[in-house]
Amino acid sequence: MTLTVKDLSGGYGQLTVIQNISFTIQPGELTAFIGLNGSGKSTTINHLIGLLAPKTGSIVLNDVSMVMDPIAYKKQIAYVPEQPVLYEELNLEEHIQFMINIYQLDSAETWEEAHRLLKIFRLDDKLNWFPTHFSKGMRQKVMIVMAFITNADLFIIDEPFLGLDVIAVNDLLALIDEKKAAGASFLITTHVMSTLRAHADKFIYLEDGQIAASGSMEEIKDQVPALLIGEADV
Ligand SMILES: Nc1ncnc2c1ncn2[C@@H]1O[C@H](COP(=O)(O)OP(=O)(O)OP(=O)(O)O)[C@@H](O)[C@H]1O
Repeated sequence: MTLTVKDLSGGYGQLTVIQNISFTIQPGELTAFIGLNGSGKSTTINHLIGLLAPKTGSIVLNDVSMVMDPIAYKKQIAYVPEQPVLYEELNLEEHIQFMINIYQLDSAETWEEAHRLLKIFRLDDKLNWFPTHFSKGMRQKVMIVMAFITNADLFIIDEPFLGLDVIAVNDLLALIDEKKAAGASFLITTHVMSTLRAHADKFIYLEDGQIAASGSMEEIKDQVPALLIGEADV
């Protein structure tokens, strides 16, 4: 899969927040999306997942865009937002089934994978639990499992590490590496670069809605504040 973002400008209503954003993500590549609060990371993601329409420019994933075929485009993407979004009236089992339905996944195969992932995150005995009983970290893990059972080509994860215990962070990194090896791509935003750094192939540094630096760590490290790339401890 290849994601190609070309000259993307966008924002909310009349307000333009991001400008002239261009980048590509190749199959099996993990791109870390970094920048200070308010630099435009979530706004860019909102465009990538089709929540906002570009003011100018284009977003194409595997030769498909939102404009050409919104359903086909969205089925290629799994998104884990920073704040878990769960349905209070559905239990854990029904959340998994919901994903199987909307992504039109093979039920037996996907349930097998769901059980494996739920076990990793110690949720396998909680299939009849409702979101109200979950802790913040558990909610985050449910969102991760729901994304990782899909066969999406591109995984977009907003700040995955906050709220997860250290074992869960390690397990998530292992799952990311597994998906990467199978050819999936990742765009991950984080303020905890020390955790992600070793797993990232490429970095995009946003400043005031524009890409101020992009490339390998070697290529960007002189252009990005040291604290942002885990070069120095806070
Ligand atoms: N719904 C919205 N309506 C109007 N402006 C918004 C909205 N959401 C964000 N913004 C503005 O867009 C700019 C970029 O915000 P964005 O959330 O994309 O930043 P971010 O890089 O994701 O920040 P953070 O690291 O804090 O998550 C900010 O100036 C913000 O005030």
